[in-house]
Amino acid sequence: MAEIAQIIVDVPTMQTNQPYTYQVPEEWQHQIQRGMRVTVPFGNGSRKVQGFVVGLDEQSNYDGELKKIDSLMELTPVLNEELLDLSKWMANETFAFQITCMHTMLPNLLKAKTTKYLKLVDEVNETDFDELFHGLEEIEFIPESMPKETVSRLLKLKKEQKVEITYHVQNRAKPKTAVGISPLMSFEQFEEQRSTLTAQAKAQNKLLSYLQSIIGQTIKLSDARTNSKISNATFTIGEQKGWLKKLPIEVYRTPIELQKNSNREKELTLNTEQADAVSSITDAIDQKQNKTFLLEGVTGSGKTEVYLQSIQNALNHNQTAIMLVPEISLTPQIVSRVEKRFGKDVAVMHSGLSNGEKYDEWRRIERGEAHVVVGARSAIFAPLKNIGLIILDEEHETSYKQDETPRYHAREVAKWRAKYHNAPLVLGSATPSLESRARAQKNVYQQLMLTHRINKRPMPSVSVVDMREELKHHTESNFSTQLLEEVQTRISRGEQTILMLNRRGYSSFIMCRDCGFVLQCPNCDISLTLHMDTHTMKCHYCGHEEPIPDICPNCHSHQIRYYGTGTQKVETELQEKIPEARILRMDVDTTRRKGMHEKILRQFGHHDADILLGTQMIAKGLDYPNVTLVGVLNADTGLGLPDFRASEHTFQLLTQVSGRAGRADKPGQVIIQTYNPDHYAIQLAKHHNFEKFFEIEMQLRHRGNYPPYYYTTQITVSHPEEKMAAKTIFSIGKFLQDGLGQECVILGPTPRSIARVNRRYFYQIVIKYKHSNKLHELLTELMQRSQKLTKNKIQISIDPDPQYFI
Ligand SMILES: Nc1ncnc2c1ncn2[C@@H]1O[C@H](COP(=O)(O)OP(=O)(O)OP(=O)(O)O)[C@@H](O)[C@H]1O
Ligand SMILES: [Zn+2]
Ligand SMILES: [Zn+2]
Repeated sequence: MAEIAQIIVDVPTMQTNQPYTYQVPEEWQHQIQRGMRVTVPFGNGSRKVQGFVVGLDEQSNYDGELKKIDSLMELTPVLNEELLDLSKWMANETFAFQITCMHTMLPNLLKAKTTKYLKLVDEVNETDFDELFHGLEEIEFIPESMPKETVSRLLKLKKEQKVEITYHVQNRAKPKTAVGISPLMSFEQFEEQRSTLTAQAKAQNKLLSYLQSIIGQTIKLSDARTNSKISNATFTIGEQKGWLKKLPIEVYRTPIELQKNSNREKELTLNTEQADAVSSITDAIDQKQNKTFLLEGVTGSGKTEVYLQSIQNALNHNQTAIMLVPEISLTPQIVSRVEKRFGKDVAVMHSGLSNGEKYDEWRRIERGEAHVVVGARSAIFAPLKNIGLIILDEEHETSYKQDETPRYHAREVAKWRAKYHNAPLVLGSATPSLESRARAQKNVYQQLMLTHRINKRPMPSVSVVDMREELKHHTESNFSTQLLEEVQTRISRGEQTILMLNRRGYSSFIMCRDCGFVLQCPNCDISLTLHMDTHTMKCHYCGHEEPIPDICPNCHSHQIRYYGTGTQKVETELQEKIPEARILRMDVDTTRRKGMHEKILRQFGHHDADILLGTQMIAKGLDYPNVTLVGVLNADTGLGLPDFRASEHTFQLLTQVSGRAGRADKPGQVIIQTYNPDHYAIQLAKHHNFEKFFEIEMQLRHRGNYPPYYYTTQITVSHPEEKMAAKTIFSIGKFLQDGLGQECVILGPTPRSIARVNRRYFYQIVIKYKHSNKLHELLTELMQRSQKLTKNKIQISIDPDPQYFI
């Protein structure tokens, strides 16, 4: 019984993490729950806003008149107790508002403008059927206009699981229906029908037996056909003879990956290292131990099998599991492996799904129909209960950090949830982040090692080609002589090659040869990038687009030329040099349409091409036995970036991409083209020596007082006028300096390296510290104050543990 509810309301520019107190209407006092979405009156007028119930009290300590909750948006909580607590923690950790965090956890469909329907899923008494449903199976649910007493009766039906709410985006995501069939006769009546058939009517005879076996059920026609091996035509005859009826049935919008793999795959026999890893993880599951493992396994060492068997062990305990993979659409192979192992028990969540599909998957998880969740970053919020294991594959990936508010890191959220459930967390990588590897060093994490490839296959041999030398011998080209020769050899042997163009810190632009003019974005301090597919120049920061000029806008010369290297240009050159090569290109341009990633990878898997040429997208997770050569066209474009993680990112990328070669019986070779052949990141990637890289990089970080020795937080201010942005960041700098004293090191303020983006100027401060409670307090205060400044067009962002510094 709750008379009073604490509610976090959603009021733009007036956010606060303090809940407001409201009166619960009498009719719902026994039924209201934490985590429900409501609408409440707010302010003086008749304005209604949304909110979440975060607390319930029996009695008011509050004198005076309280406003009443207006309506309940659903009949059940949308966030469970755990996720409510998590949202509070996350708001505090990431300097965000709790309401933003709660929204982040929900599928988009719940936030979009939708029409809600109430559907009967079980028998109800006649009074309810007539009065609430007006004799219909499904009615529109408009909670704001329903009497409170009616809603209370519906709450009761929902609790008894007799009604369901469904969401339809207006006129768009209608629930997907399929044709179903349902037998219309009793067992005896079907026998009677059989006696009327001639001996030749074998198919109809078969149909009768099949229908007898499904009496009382509705079966999807396509399933019925596969199961019974009876043709469509025969089902139609059955319909004409009155044996069965066809009717539409609702089906989940099953993501494409799931449909394809219905045959389950068996567990592999583990090697000793894998078995040791699985047994350590399983012990922790058995003992409900909240422990973090760092699974450090070289590329091709079989980390996935360790994950899968550990997940199986959690399922054996009737527990559930989450497995995160970076940007899942890029790694369809790993998703399909999980699905092949666990079938319908798997829910997939990633950005490639439509809102409807995402919602369906979310609902399957919430209802307890799926026990294993695979997904990208936001899948960490899956409403699973009783979690027994959480896994982060490629734990070093920066895409696990969200780069807009709330700026959470999935690894930290995973730690929180694993702790909540007393479950182990497994961080896996061939190239762990320095932060994680350093924690293993101090035994905060338990290190599990897979030191060699499956079946003791050798690591690929890596050669480094000095492109400065190359250029002395022939005209400018993206390909060294050695790389071209090796590609040709692969084609003649019927083997495949992966070529990567490192796009970080690199892009194609146009420059005038006469006056040096470079076409810039009118909104941002950055040059426009050439896109051949749309024949435009585009800004990668604000999206500005304009035609490719044929003459220099500055001096009107015709000597305007392309510089830099795009994947298209490389493809053209490669095709000229090796005319017989069958090339597949994978970059943002060729994968814009849904399903294209999967398609390209499938084609490559079928050996429809000799060469897969792509950007960073192709560096991770791919496991093709026929790939024996990997070429990196430009290893060092990322090294020059003004970011203390530049070497780490380069080392990780080179190791990951090299790891695609020689994963099966045939040995692999890697060719790295670079202008910095002696750089330690390149040399140690060549020798597959992560541990040595860790050692050297740690020394550098120590010397520079960088993570993992220090924590960092970045504060960015932007404004359309440079002066305002600068003034604000300086006053923030002073505010922090005064408050913090010697506790922290403050770097800056400085203009950001691309100072103007989207017509706004950016200034930043970086704070380095070891421990600081005071800093947290000051930043929370800054966050609260910052929303008042938005009126003056000032935007302030606070980014704890930023992944990039440019
Ligand atoms: N115990 C095993 N016996 C036989 N084959 C195995 C075993 N474990 C894994 N494999 C196979 O070895 C290959 C490499 O495994 P997997 O893709 O899991 O490596 P990985 O460690 O995740 O590598 P990467 O970090 O490069 O993605 C896969 O084809 C997998 O099916
Ligand atoms: Zn721009
Ligand atoms: Zn010019």
